[in-house]
Amino acid sequence: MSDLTQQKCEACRADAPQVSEQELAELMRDIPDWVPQVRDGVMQLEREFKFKNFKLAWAFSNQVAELAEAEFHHPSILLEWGKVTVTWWTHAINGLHKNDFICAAKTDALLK
Ligand SMILES: C[C@H](O)[C@H](O)[C@H]1CNC2=NC(N)=NC(=O)C2=N1
Repeated sequence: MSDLTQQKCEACRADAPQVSEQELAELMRDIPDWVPQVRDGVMQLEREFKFKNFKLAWAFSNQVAELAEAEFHHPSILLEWGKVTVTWWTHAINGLHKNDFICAAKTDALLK
């Protein structure tokens, strides 16, 4: 388990820096199942989680929502039959902050 799961998100400030390319490369090592991608000019972290049915996917979505509230940092959660797509980015800076990596690692930890 990466130490990211032991960390807490900090308050999202508009003047906070986005992660650098070097930080991105280092942090991605802790969340290898996630894909960094740019959508509408905004760098995001995305991962698809597969489940046997809708009910299990729905339950996982609720766990992610609980995590988001606990960290006061919120993802996009797409709930489909047998699949949940979670996307993390920081609205305040239109890009990736350390918070997004902490939350991605904590999202993975929900499956442990
Ligand atoms: C109003 C603003 O959205 C809130 O202060 C918090 C809540 N959750 C958040 N979640 C994410 N992903 N980014 C934010 O900038 C953010 N800001």
